[in-house]
Amino acid sequence: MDKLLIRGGRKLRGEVLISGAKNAALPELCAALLTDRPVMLHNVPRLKDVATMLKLVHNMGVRAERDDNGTVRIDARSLEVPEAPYELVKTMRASVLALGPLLARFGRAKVSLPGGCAIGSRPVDQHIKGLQAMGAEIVVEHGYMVAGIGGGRKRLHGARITTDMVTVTGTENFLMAAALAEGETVLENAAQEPEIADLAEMLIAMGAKIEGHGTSRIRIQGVERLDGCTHQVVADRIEAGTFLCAVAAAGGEVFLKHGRADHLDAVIEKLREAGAQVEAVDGGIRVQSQGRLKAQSFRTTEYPGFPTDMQAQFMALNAIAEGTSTVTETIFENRFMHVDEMLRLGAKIQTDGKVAVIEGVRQLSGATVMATDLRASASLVIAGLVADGETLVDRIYHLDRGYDRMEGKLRGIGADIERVAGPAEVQP
Ligand SMILES: CC(=O)N[C@H]1[C@@H](OP(=O)(O)OP(=O)(O)OC[C@H]2O[C@@H](n3ccc(=O)[nH]c3=O)[C@H](O)[C@@H]2O)O[C@H](CO)[C@@H](O)[C@@H]1O
Ligand SMILES: C=C(OP(=O)(O)O)C(=O)O
Repeated sequence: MDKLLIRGGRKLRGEVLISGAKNAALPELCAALLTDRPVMLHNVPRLKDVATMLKLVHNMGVRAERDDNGTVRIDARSLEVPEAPYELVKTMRASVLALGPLLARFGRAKVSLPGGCAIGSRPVDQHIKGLQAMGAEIVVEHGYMVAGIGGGRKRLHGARITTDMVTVTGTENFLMAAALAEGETVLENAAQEPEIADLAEMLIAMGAKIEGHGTSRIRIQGVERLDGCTHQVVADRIEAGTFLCAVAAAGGEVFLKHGRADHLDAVIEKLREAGAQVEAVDGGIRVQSQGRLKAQSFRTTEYPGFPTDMQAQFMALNAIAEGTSTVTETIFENRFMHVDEMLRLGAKIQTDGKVAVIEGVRQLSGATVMATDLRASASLVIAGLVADGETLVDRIYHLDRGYDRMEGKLRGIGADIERVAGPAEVQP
């Protein structure tokens, strides 16, 4: 099993290229299932989750090829089996995004319930409720959502859908299903994440009629068929935010090429308050940091608030900053798994339910730590970059799910980090 070996204490300098967003590329690969025409997606990141999604669509009989420049060509004309089996779905939450498109185009779908994930229980009740409002009949049996369309109809119909909470993949499933449904769908309480707007832009390029994406009310007029399209996946704001935190913590000056500052307002504001200099410049984001930063308290909320996907990385920064901070996680009930590992590095953190109190220490000390989920892995890498001596981050398959060649990018800006295979040990 691969691990990352980091020798801390290096400043970061230079330029790093921000890849396409995982959380946009995954729904967009599913959106390609809505049409029998070819779809070209550019700027698709090289990630394990993308590979899993490509396997999932291959398994349905879809032709999908990617080239070395990050372009994926998908042709779902040959889709024969509108099913997503457990073996593939269990490793990736986003496979639930196959449900809406398959149901809308074929009138039937069988998608495994996504497996439990380390960050919380993550039910899909809202997805099911919303699609039922559009005329779907869905039963859950033997671990699968088995879906069809009721009343002898061939197409889903429009509906007004108000979810109990804001759900990102729920909104995406409804958007894709509504694009091919009969009549108008109105999504109230819709998620406003930039990845939703990016998906909507792709659907519009395919001929969908959508208004209000990027706001909490989205209106969709269903059309009978969608065409192919060419679309560029939006830059990954969470990858950019992770590098911002890494530079802020380690010190130095880095240009994040293609980073979108306008998608990271809440994170950038906190970084500035902490004392880092962050500015939006032509074609990216420039970040500069020196000296010890000031700890910042924050709560995670839906976009445009502070993203839960940046909570762990910012906590690594708080762990070595001056002062005591409070971090409140409001989205997932079990997203402090990195805390115990940070304690092994010498951090002082106490948790009580959704709240973590972090007392900044001057120096972390390298140790062997274990990644428990995607962003927890990233936070441990940041902690390793600033820790004294060597840090070995184990179980980085979590990291590979959602970061495009992270250690290569970090090495490119001066970090001392390498991937080691097998049972490597930290040198005493
Ligand atoms: C592939 C993808 O885009 N993943 C992102 C997406 O996950 P995902 O779309 O799974 O997260 P949601 O926005 O749906 O979850 C928000 C909250 O609603 C709850 N909920 C959601 C749906 C449902 O049917 N029932 C229910 O109770 C969840 O358990 C969670 O507490 O948004 C999360 C919140 O920004 C991010 O952390 C993930 O990176
Ligand atoms: C939680 C995340 O992803 P997923 O929803 O794919 O598990 C994430 O990207 O931080």
